[in-house]
Amino acid sequence: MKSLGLPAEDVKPVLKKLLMLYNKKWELIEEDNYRTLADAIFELADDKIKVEQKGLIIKEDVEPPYKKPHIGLPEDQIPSSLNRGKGIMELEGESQKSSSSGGINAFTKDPSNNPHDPARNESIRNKSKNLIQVDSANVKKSSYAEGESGAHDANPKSRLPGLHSRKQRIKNGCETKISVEPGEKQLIDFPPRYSGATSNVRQGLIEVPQHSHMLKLSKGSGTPSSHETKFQCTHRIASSSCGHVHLSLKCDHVREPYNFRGTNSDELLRFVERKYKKLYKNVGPTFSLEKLLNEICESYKEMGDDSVDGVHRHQEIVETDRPERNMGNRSSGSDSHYLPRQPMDYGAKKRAVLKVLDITKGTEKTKISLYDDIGNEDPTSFVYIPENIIYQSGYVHVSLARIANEECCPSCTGDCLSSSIPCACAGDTGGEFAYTPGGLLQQKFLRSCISMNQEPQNQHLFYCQDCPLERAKNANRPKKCKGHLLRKFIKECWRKCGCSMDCGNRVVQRGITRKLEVFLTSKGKGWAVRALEELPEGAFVCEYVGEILTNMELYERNKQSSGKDKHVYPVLLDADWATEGVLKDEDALCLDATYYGNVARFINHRCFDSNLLEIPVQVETPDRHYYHIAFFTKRKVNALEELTWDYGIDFADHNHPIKAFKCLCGSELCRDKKR
Ligand SMILES: C[S@@+](CC[C@H](N)C(=O)[O-])C[C@H]1O[C@@H](n2cnc3c(N)ncnc32)[C@H](O)[C@@H]1O
Repeated sequence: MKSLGLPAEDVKPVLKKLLMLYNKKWELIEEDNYRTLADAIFELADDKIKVEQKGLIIKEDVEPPYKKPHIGLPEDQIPSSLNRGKGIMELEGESQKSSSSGGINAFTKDPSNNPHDPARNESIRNKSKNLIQVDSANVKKSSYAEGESGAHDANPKSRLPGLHSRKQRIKNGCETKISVEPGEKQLIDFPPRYSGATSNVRQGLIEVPQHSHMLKLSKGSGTPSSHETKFQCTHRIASSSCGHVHLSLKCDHVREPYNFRGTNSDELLRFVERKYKKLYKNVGPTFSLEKLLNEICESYKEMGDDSVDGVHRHQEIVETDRPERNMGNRSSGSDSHYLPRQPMDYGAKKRAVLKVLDITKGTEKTKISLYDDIGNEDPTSFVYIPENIIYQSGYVHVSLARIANEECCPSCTGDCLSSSIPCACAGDTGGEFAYTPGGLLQQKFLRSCISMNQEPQNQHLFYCQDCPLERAKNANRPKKCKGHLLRKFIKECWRKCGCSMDCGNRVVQRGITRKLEVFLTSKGKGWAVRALEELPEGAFVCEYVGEILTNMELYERNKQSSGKDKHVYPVLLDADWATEGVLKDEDALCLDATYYGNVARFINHRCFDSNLLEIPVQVETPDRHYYHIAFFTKRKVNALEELTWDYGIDFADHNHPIKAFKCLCGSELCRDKKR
C-alpha cells in the first residue's frame, strides 16, 4: 500500500474491517497483490468525496463499500446482497440510481477535489496493472457515481449515465483490463451479431465489451476451482421503447467441467414461445413473447414514472406516449398501428391526467388507460372483468357433451379459413365464414348486419307470444311484446373443433387486441372510449362484458336502485327469442355491466350513425339463449375518434326499466326528439 502512495492511517481501519468481513482469511486480502484492500480504500475515499460534495457530515463509522462479489470468497460468505444466482432475469434501469457504490467507481470527478482526489486514485489504480476483475453488477452501479459527479465534469458526455459513461470508463482503461483476453473470445458460445442500436426492439444483443466477461481465476482462489475460466454473459432480450429499461438474462457459468453451451436470444425466445403456446393453448396467434417482454420493460418504466402515492399521474406519458391531437400530422395508412410519439397540444395550462394506468388490472392482453383530459372527475366504481359472469339464476350451461359433432368441426386441423370447403362452423353464416383471413368481418356480412340494424321496421322484428320482458314488469297481466330485432349470428370454432387456436374463425374469443383508452368527454356524456390507432372497417374492438342476469333479476335490480343511480345500459340477449315458443325466465338473459364489466361499459350511445355495431357471437354454447355481444367497426375509424354504438333506445318509451338519458350524441339523425 505504501508503494501505491497510501498512508498507513488510511489503510489500517479499512484492513481491520476487511479482516472482520472475510473472517480473518488473509489470503483473500492478499490476493491479486492486495487488490481488494486497495479497492476498498479507494472506494471509501470516493464515497467521502461524494458525501462532502453533498455537504453532509461523514460519520466515523461509515462502512466502507466492501459490497463487491469476491471470486475468492466461498459462496456462503458472500454477503447476501451479492450472492447472485445463476442465469437470473433482471430488470435493469439504466437511468436507475443505486445508492450503493460497490466495485470500481466512476472516475470522472474534478481532480481538484482533494484531499481524497479520485483522479489521483485512478492514476494509482492504473499503476497497479494487475487489477483484474470486471464486475458487471458494479459497472451498472457505478453509473450512479457518474451521474452524481456530472456537474463537475468538463466533458458533457461523461455526465450521461448508463452505456455511454460505461464506454468512457472503458476508454479510460479502468475496467476492461485483463478481462477479455485476445483469442478467448471464441469461447463465448454466442458471439454478438449486432450492437449499437439502443432502443425499442429486443436487440438480441450480447454486449461483450460491457457485459460478457471471462474471468481467469488464479490458483487458490476458492470457487470455482483453479484455472477455470468463468464466463459472465448478459443477453439483452427486451427493452422499453425509449431504451431506458432493459430486460436481460445474466448468466455466470464456468466452462469446465460444466460444459454449458449458451444459445442466442432469438432461438431462446422462439423456444419459450413454442413451449408457452403448447402449455397454454388459448393464447392467440398474435401472441408474441417478444412483445410481452418489451411490454414488461415499458410498464416498468411507466409505473416507475407514474406512481405517486398509489395514484398514477403521468405527465410524461401524456407528452410522449400519446398520439397528437392534431390528426393532420398522422400517417393514415393502414400500417399506422402504433402512433408516433409526439407531444400533445393541450394548450398552455391543461394537462391530461392519467387516473388509471390499466383499468383491466392486467386481465386483458392489452392495457387500457383512463385519462381525464378536461377536468377532475372520477369514474363510478366497478369491478373490471374480461369475461361475462353469472349473477345468480341465469342458465348458462357450458359442456362439450352439449355440442353435437355436426355443430362443430372435430376433423378440421390448423386454420379453418384456409380450407377449400368451409367447415360446419360456417353453416350459420350461410356456408361462408364471417371473417376474412386478416381477422376482419367480411364486407358482405357486415353490410347485411348494418342494414338489419338500421331498418328494424322492415321485416327484421319479431314478436314473442309471451314476452319475458313484459312478464318481468307484470307477471299477472303481461302486455303485448313490443318486438325484438332479428340479428345475424357469427359462430366461432371452439374447444370441440379440431382446428388450432390460430384458426381465423376465432376472433372474439381471443379478446381485445386493439389499443383502447377511456377518456372524459367534454360534451356532458361522461367517460367514453377511443382507440389509439386507426381501426379498419370490420375490426373487432371488444365484447360487451357484464353480469349475466335474467330479465326478472334486472327488473328487480333496477326497481331497487335509486333513480339517481347512474346506469350502464344493459344489453338484452334476445336475438334468438324468435325461435322459442315460451321462454323460461332463466333462459331470458341480459348483460349488465353496471357493477362488473369491461371497457365496453364506457362506450357511449350514438343514434343511428354510430361507428360500432354489436353482433351476436356464439362461442361455447350451442343454443342461443346465451351468446357474446361483440363490437365491430362499421367503417374505418380514425385514431382518437370516440367509439360509439347505438343502444337502440326508444326515447319515447317511458315505461322502460331504465330511464333514458337526454341524448347528446350530436347526430343529425338523433332520435331523442326532446333535444
Ligand atoms: C354505458 S354508460 C357509458 C359511459 C358513461 N358515459 C360513463 O361516464 O360511465 C351509459 C351512460 O353514459 C351516458 N351517455 C351515453 N351516451 C350518451 C349520449 N349520447 N348522450 C348523453 N349521455 C350519454 C348516460 O349517462 C348513460 O346512462
